[in-house]
Amino acid sequence: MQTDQPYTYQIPSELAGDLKLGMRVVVPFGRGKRKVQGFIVGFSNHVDYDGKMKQIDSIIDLTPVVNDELLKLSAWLAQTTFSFRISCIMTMLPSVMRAKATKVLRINKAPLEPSIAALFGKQSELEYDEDQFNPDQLKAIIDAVRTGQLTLDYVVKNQARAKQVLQITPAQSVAELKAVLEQVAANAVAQQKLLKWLIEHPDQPIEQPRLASMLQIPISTINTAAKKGWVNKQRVTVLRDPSKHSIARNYPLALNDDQKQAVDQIAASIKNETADVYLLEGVTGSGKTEVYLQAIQKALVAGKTALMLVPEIALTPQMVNRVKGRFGDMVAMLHSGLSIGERYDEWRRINAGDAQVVVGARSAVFAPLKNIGVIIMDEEHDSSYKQEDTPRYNTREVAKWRGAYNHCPVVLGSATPSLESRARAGKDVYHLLMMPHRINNQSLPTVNVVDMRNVLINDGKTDFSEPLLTAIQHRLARKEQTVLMLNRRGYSSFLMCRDCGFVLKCPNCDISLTLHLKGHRMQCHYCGFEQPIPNRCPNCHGQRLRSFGTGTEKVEQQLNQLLPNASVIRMDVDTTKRKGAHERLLAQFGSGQADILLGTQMIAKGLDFPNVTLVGVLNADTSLDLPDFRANEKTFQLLTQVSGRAGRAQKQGEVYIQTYNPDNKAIQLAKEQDYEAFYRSEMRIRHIANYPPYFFTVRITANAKFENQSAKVIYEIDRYLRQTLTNGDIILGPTPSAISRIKNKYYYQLLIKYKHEPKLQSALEHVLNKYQTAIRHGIYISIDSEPVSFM
Ligand SMILES: Nc1ncnc2c1ncn2[C@@H]1O[C@H](COP(=O)(O)OP(=O)(O)OP(=O)(O)O)[C@@H](O)[C@H]1O
Ligand SMILES: [Zn+2]
Ligand SMILES: [Zn+2]
Repeated sequence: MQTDQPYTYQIPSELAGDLKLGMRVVVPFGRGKRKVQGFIVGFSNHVDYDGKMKQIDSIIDLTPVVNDELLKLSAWLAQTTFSFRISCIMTMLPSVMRAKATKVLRINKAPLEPSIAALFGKQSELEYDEDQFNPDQLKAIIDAVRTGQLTLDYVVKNQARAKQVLQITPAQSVAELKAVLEQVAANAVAQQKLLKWLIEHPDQPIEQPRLASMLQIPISTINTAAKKGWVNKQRVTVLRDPSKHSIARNYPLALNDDQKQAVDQIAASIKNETADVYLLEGVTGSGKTEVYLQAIQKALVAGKTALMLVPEIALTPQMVNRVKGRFGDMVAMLHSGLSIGERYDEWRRINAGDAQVVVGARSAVFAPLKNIGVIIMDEEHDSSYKQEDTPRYNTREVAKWRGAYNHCPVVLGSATPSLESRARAGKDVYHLLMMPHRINNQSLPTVNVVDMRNVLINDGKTDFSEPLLTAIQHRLARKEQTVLMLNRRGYSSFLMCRDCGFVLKCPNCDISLTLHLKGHRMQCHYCGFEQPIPNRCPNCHGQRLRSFGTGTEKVEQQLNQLLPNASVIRMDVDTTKRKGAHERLLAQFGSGQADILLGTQMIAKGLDFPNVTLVGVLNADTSLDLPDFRANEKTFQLLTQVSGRAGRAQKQGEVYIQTYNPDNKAIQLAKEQDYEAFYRSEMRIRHIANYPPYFFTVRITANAKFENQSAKVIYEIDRYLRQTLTNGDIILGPTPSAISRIKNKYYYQLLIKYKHEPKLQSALEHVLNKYQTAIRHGIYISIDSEPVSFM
């Protein structure tokens, strides 16, 4: 059984005075010889424990890895997200420090104390293993780290600054190679390909993986060639792609009146050190980013640091460039696009105080910045700010906690704030800052809703309505650019047998497989399961299998047929898997190398391309159909955000939204791009239906290998809660989750809606503790406070 409480250990006399809060140590735990990792979370001069106290074994980090603020934050986080404190602390650390990593001691400043110098001998580095030194040596090492003579670093695999590759060069002359070619067996196609290439490129060294993929030959062919003496292999060092570091410098812009108002108010809070929360509600293209940058500037001038959060940062390289271009080397970045090594490097810079501005996605909210002057959260409504795994925290709440701790303002910015935030601003809990106009008073784009029920879509052959297609053709003629969004990747959403109605489903999940033309695969988007596209129906063996629904791959194909002269960049999970692909595709589009950017919702936010004058949404209904009380809100946000990509500079923008629900309120109001009207309308619905922000919500999910297990547990919990909680609370469910089976686990859930519930915390803690034991039987319970996704 897992436990969630601090344990008391005796400090060995040799280590007295060397242990600090936030250091990790190795301690014996339970009976037997088991050793576990622990964090030092407090000191005490006495204990109430009668038995024989165990001693701390050894120190993992020689300096604290979590500071005082983050330790306190972890306690709050554990309580509010119903998770173990240790997993909260772990979440705050870079991933390299979470696993058991190799560590090295490096000599920083000589001379060393003789006893340590002896350990190093002639080397400048020494592997550090907790168990390897005696207490005296350990003490000496800790002292040397404290005085800066030694440093302790985590070794990241593949972290080598310089990348090494195998390079292939011909080992024989062209004439010799030609002779060899004559003699190889006629069926040795790969060898022939290789030899021909070598003959045609006698002076061109090439990296082995590139050669293999270019010629489509296996590496084994190259190995054979090396053995036979046709080629030489050589390890050479190449520099990492430096392109990402050529960021142009930019300078503060003269603010317009709305921007100035906003910056002035935030600046006052920075100066007065008040933990105010601002909601910056500015329409798309109103210049929110400039407000953020100048607010950060104010914090830096006051001698403080700044934290700027953006949704999944890899998605907004433009934003990163703006911040790095403004503040240069003061900026550290933390996001999923970085390798583990790069992340660790950035974390260290922040921890050491060498970076004053941190830009990052969700987990950057735990950046070990000290003395924060302002916290910014761009696109505060974005659902990527909610962590969907334990600890299930909401970045916004963590940001507010840190704002309060650091006595600094938090700025939540969006064109389409979450209803929760807007409602708080309405009650003056947050300060509302409005920027209702675009920069230079450019008007918002004109939005046209295309009713797809009436449109004869080219005999149903394509997904483009006549008006949208014509609009794209006009852009092509005028050399302007188009952004097209379809929130579905792959070729088509499912494959169905026309004879028996069979739909091909994932064997592990309760969801249909998506057809991907590339690689000719059927793919599960939940567990990654793949199989070839079948020729016959697995059920009736009929041959009339047809695919339904449209994904980005199919639209790309349609565009190539409809507009053969247009160049299209497709951006979705499948085309952006490789590191840096995202940035590269956007840079290509930005520099005008393509007419059309086609993508999933990853293209909806933050992009600022002046030549984009048309936005098309191919199917606005995908997010309306979700089993989620926020379906309207999400649809409105997505449509407004993507519409906002059009007409951001001199030229007027235009938008076409194709839908089968033209009368839906969210779509109608997205047409007007009227957030305030949407807010009022949606709040009425939430009020009637008792949903947030009028009620708080907690979701409890049970999953298990067998359906009856998860059902049984969730009903037990349901019964307990109904007995324990107050009458005013509403419990919805239990029901199977929207996708009832994922990766061979069955999911059941219930939702608690409450206004004020003093017994909730203890009731949920009881649930957590009681059912945590069940882990052993393969049943898992999760508690999600204020859930944002209901799948
Ligand atoms: N004061 C200013 N003077 C001139 N140009 C400005 C000013 N402020 C911002 N801009 C420019 O206006 C454009 C839009 O600004 P920005 O991208 O910050 O908008 P935004 O409010 O973040 O929009 P979105 O929510 O759509 O991302 C940018 O190209 C920016 O450089
Ligand atoms: Zn069939
Ligand atoms: Zn699956």
